[in-house]
Amino acid sequence: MKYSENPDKQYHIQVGEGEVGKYVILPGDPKRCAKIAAYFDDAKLVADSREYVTYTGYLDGVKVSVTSTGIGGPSASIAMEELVKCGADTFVRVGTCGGMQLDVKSSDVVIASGAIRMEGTSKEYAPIEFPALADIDIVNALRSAAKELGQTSHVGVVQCKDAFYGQHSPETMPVSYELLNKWEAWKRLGCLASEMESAALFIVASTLHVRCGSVFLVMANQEREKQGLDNPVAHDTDMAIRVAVEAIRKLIKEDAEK
Ligand SMILES: O=P(O)(O)O[C@H]1O[C@H](CO)[C@@H](O)[C@H]1O
Ligand SMILES: O=c1cc[nH]c(=O)[nH]1
Repeated sequence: MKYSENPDKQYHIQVGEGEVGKYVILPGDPKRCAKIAAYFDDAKLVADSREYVTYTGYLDGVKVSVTSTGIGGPSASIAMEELVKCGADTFVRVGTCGGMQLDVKSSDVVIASGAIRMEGTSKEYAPIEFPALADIDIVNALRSAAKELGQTSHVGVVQCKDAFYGQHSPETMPVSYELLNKWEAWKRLGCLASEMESAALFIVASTLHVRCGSVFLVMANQEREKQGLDNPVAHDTDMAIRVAVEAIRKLIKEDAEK
């Protein structure tokens, strides 16, 4: 990319070709990267640029990486575009989300089968009629990893948006009429949870013909709160990280057998 001072490195992530594995875990928070890299063998910090922190190491002898995306579709799409240029083709986002259905509780994990495109980035890639779908092999690998780890998981559609506070304080927004009505529709359609990056990542993955899936820690559930149900806030992302790491081990094995 012509903006990069070092022509061998991608402009935003400051990573070069071959410095990441084919398999990349994508957390939003840069501080989650070291925690994820701790599960790799021989992990090394590759780059720390803007919101993008990258480590590369090994799982079962295969090169794997973790790169943070920052918050929202714009920065997540940049991370995926530049990682693909460096040689990556399989992505697992590990994030946090807010539950929407009453049985999606704090500390559960949600695995996205698809994402509602209520954000801007994916619309600059694909017409809105095109669905944001997770890769089916990644969904299956995440689901069996969660089961093997004894972790309660829910598989289904998640909602993506650009405004975190549009989710949490919709009534304060000038467009409250739209936010509240759509939220009600997503709930009636069985949407499991709300987060911010998967729709953009799934659509960029379709555009670039690479694979992407997502797993999230449920931090809390505002619908349970509204009903006066038990709703503690969970912050520990370790189980979602372990589910992602085990899923990548499964994909590595499956890919080797193909
Ligand atoms: O915990 P991460 O991966 O950042 O994910 C969620 O948390 C952020 C909002 O607090 C958004 O990025 C949302 O998608
Ligand atoms: O409620 C939540 C929690 C995490 N991330 C979100 O986007 N929403």
